[in-house]
Amino acid sequence: MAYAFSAIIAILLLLLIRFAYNYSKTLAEARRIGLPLVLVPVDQIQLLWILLAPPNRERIRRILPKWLWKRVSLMIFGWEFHEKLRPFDEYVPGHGHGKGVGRTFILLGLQKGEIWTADPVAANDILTRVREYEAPHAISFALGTYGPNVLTTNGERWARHRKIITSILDERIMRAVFEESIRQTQSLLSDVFAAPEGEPQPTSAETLELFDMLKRVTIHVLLGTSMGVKVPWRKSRVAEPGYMMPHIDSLNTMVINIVGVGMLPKKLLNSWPRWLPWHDKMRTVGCAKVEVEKRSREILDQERERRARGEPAPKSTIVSKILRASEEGKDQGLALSEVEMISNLFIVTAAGFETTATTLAYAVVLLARYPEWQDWLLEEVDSLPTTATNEDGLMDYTAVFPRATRTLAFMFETLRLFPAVPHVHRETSAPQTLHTATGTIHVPADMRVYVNSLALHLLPSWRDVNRESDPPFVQTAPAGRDDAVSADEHVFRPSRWINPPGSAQAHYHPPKGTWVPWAMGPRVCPGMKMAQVEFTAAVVTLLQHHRVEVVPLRGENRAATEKRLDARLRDSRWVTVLQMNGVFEPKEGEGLPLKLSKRQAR
Ligand code: HEM
Repeated sequence: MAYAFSAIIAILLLLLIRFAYNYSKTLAEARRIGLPLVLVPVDQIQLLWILLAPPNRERIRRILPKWLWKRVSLMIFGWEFHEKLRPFDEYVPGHGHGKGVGRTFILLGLQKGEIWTADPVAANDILTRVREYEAPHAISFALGTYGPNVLTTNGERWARHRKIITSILDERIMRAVFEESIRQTQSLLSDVFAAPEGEPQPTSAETLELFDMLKRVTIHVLLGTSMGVKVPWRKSRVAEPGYMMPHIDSLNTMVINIVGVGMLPKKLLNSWPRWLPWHDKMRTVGCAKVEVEKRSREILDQERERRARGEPAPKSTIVSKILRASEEGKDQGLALSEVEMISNLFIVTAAGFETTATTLAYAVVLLARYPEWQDWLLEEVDSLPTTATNEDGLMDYTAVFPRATRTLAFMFETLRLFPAVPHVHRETSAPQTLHTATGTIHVPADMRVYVNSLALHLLPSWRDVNRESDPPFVQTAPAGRDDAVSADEHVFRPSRWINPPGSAQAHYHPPKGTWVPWAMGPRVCPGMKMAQVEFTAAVVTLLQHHRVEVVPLRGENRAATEKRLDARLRDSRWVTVLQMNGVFEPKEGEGLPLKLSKRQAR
């Protein structure tokens, strides 16, 4: 017994010595970089921690003493939304609030250090040097589930994928996106205002499902533009012949489980024993995983056959374009393999789905929270040439989109404060230099580097931009009030994006490195324009004859309603994207009921 006890103690001691040795090496390496060190007791991306900590953030906060929580909080994935500039102000000496330079530190857990920056110079350097600062290799495990694609590759391979994807998501696809977004949002409105047969449509309708419906709009738009079909609003419960699940369901299942059980191999998912927990979920995801791949192959085959018959494409679709671009690129070595095409088709859907849906979700809550900004937006909606329509009676893309300046400003301001992707993650595979606002540093190989988009969006350089474009109801904070709550950069003020009349550009162009909701540089989001077109079409359609309001609780006055909405917006978490807790698929008694009311055109 004493023997066994001694052996256990010896093993523990050895482990401790090994840990102490590794930690001192990591610490020394981090010190050599010369950036401020923030020591934390957990590593952010430990698998169990990353699964358990974010949903329990509030519980952990309540248990821990304040001094410890301040550190632990920084290791909970998605911390940047909650902490904003606080860690930069607190841990980067001499570069506190208002100074605007040199905001970079190393977050050092027990095993590895991570560089975090909110310095525009460093952000620009990291995001433009795509060969030196690579997309993290580990993401190919999750996001490359069907094979290599534009999001998971680096170097020459990435350049090949990227060329094809940018050629697909070009201006020619935008009209289709605009029209499909209008069609889907019109269906959403018909659904919300549906009345029993024979009864007139109500003039206002309350719903808990607006958020889920907006998700449905975005996935339908992606599917519609991907395959050139008009996706019916109502879900079909019947799978197509030869399949177990309707296409939309299998795609949806895979997209929402992509960073989760969707990463597991098909075989494991489909043979998950009945007696183990999550049997039904595993089998559903397993089935979806197989069927997304099978259907993508089938769609590509149909497209090939159509081309072989010499039939013209009915429309410019993502499928037809990926095939054509890949075939045309054969001679220059640009062709994509079948697996790469399937993987890219999937990743375009996955990357475009929840990002756009969550932005629309925040936007409708902001419309309800700030009725005066909604009025400002309605002024524009009512002035747009919405009567210029195409043969299907839908608003004309070229007439409306370029004039929807305020609508796009509303989107930009939503993304500034609630970026769907709050940080951009890169890593080094060889030692690199990094230019920062305070000088050049040397970054070792195998270092994780994070550009904190949210913090960059709150730098003082955003303060008081384009004040002359403010509508009369906007009040400036009293002089000297530049604390975290009332400083202009923390305030929702879409007019900061509107340049004065006569400017060369309608919208404000922020200084380099301070505006990165779609990242920047060669790896900037190729779906940026598509998201803007979709957002504009959806919001203009929603507001053309309606306004969005919040349903007040019994006895609640306006001030209390605003407080409740602010709390809702704050209660957000980075799941696959940053999103409000509890608004999608709300449980009984939860959710955020919103009201759509018909309005008189002015
Ligand atoms: C508001 C909506 C959107 C936001 C906020 C957004 C944000 C981003 C960000 C931050 C990145 C860089 C990620 C990184 O490098 O780690 C990215 C990349 C990407 N996005 Fe988006 N995105 C949006 C919509 C879309 C749409 C609609 C599509 C496609 C239809 C799309 C497709 C992609 C793809 C394929 C990449 C990878 C590009 C590459 O690595 O070269 N995104 N997006």
